[in-house]
Amino acid sequence: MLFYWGTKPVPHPAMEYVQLASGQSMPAVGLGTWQSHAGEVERAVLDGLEAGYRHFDTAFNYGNEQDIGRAVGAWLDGGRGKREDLFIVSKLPVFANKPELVEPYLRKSLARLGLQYLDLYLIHGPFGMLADGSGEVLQLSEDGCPTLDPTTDHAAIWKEMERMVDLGLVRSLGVSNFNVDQVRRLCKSARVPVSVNQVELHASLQQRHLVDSCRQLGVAITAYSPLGSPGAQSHFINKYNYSPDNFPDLLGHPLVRELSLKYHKTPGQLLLRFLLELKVAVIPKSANPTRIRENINVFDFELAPEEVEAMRALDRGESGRIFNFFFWKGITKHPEYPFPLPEEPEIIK
Ligand SMILES: NC(=O)C1=CN([C@@H]2O[C@H](COP(=O)(O)OP(=O)(O)OC[C@H]3O[C@@H](n4cnc5c(N)ncnc54)[C@H](OP(=O)(O)O)[C@@H]3O)[C@@H](O)[C@H]2O)C=CC1
Ligand SMILES: O=C1CO[C@H](CO)[C@@H](O)[C@@H]1O
Repeated sequence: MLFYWGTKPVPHPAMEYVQLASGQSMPAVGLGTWQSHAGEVERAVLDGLEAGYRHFDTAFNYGNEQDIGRAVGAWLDGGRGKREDLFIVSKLPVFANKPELVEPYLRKSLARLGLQYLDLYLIHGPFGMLADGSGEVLQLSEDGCPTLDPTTDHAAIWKEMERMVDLGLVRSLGVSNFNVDQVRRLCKSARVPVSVNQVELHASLQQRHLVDSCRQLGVAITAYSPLGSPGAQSHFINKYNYSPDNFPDLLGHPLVRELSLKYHKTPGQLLLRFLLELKVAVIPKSANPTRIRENINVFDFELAPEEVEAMRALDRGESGRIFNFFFWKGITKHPEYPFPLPEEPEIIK
């Protein structure tokens, strides 16, 4: 059995850890950085390090690796800790989902972060698309359609990711936004194990089948958008015209509020603790110093089994999903689009 859940005395005194199939330990609470912009993310990472975070999640397409690298570099140079104390995650962008692009994009991420190696490198999404001429962003038509690359071959990309491990450029490998079939298929051909599947997971989208199946395969789950991503909600509503009616208000949910009052915790802490009880890692994003500290101080209380059950009832299944990627028009036509399609696909107004 590859999966364990335990405690270690450093760095946050009560941090919980996930044992990965690779043999590495991943801190169960990490700092998310999507929408943490230049000018704020450097401070956020430093605040996170001071608060006891050692796990940081970024991606090529968040555009902030350089700023994160500056913060980490300053912390290391200042003698505050050692590289091996950190767990740094980045992701191969969906527009580089081709074997020959793995090494160049990994090297770009490393150069931006100023690191010799990553702790975990994820295939950001199971579907491949084309980049624009700059190679920095997705190629989009005027009406927002990406150019899909239907030839995406996970096993071939993975082989190249394994070579990156052999080269010492990354310690553990994983995927993101993969469904059970895709994870299972990849596990069959993988020489270096699939350590993590990073997926949208919060009280409104609990994905029990995915979590249980991945655990059986020895693949740990990292929950992204663990608070229900208020940031993504406003971004999708404003930029992509999503209907607000489809989004959960987890932080304002009466049960979340009731339980948080009972434990003298905030709704955010309650939502994170609920996910930790399910033995999944969480990577809440915050650029606010108070909330950064708040989100890691979730180890001094536990939910009773009946409270976990009550929280289970908040699961809205597929209708709780925020990241369906419909903002990339035509994405569902990609042969590796991972999610079940709703009967009425038109959830964008
Ligand atoms: N692999 C993938 O495809 C994806 C990965 N991710 C990763 O997961 C991370 C987390 O997901 P994300 O979508 O950002 O959503 P989260 O659920 O982490 O929500 C972040 C939002 O909640 C606010 N917030 C943070 N803490 C609290 C709190 N305690 N109480 C109230 N509000 C709070 C933040 O604002 P403020 O900063 O002002 O505190 C921000 O607006 C990302 O940052 C990214 O690293 C996310 C999406 C997709
Ligand atoms: O991590 C992510 C954050 O949101 C992006 C969309 O705007 C996605 O690229 C991605 O899945």
